[in-house]
Amino acid sequence: MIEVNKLSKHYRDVIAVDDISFTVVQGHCFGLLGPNGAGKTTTIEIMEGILTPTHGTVEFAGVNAQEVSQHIGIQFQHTALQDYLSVKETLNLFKSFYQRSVDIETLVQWCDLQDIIDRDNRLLSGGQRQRLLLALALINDPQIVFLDEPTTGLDPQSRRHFWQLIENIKEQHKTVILTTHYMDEAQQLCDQIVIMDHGKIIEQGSPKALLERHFDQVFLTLPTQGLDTRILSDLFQPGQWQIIKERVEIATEHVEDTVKSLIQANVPLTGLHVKSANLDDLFLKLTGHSLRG
Ligand SMILES: Nc1ncnc2c1ncn2[C@@H]1O[C@H](COP(=O)(O)OP(=O)(O)OP(=O)(O)O)[C@@H](O)[C@H]1O
Repeated sequence: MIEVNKLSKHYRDVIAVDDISFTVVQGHCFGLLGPNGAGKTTTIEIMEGILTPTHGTVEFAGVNAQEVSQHIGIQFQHTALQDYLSVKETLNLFKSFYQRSVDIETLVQWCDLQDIIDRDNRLLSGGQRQRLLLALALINDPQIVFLDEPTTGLDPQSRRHFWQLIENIKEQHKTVILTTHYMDEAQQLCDQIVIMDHGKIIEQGSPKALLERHFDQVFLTLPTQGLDTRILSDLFQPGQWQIIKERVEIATEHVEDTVKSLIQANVPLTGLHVKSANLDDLFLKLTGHSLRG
């Protein structure tokens, strides 16, 4: 559906995006991931036609360049909403800007706005505001919806609620392009991801394929409290274990053997968890630093 080819964006002495190429498949949820400053917003703004690239091209299959804006909807990180208007009045205002639009009732259903439809924009919580901004991005019934960090700053419950709405949008066979620095969000929603760091792509593929490609191991984790870490140094290779937030994490391909050696060394196993690698672990492995660090 969208072909991004050898894209770069240079500012005076900063290379924000550095020769990246990828394809977005129609109907997929595509995730652009990376830490602050990785180049995600610059890439997405070039795709949206807001910024001009220094080099490279973005092509939308079956759509000529002049008509692209009619086929896309954008939820920006920051959008000013008109004071003293209700949610319904805001939807009607934005609807009047377009020749083609979705029924307000349909938008209310997609974005779960029933409870707040008569509320003044100024009284919306963070999660409610994001739901309204999503509805505004969908108002022209676009084939492609761009969401730039839509859940940043939301509480966990509102984030999960928003994920459900993105699933609703996918059910309408729309293509969703999402930037996020929440790996769990990408893992939950995205069919395909591109991981960026310092303007370059460091990995791309489906979350499942990437994890299978990079990890044969699972992780055993234990509370550090009451644990003598010298025992771990004796039992395991230096890169095989690390301490993260008051828990020791041991990477292993052989869970039973590792548990046996911990028992033999009298390591207390209260609070032992076994977890599979996730996209956070992948990011750490690829870059040597944590995404949120
Ligand atoms: N107008 C500009 N002039 C100069 N440098 C810029 C400009 N816009 C972005 N940059 C720089 O380009 C790099 C990429 O920025 P970008 O906003 O695309 O990253 P990001 O991955 O979206 O980060 P965030 O998660 O913080 O939004 C950063 O180093 C940023 O400081």
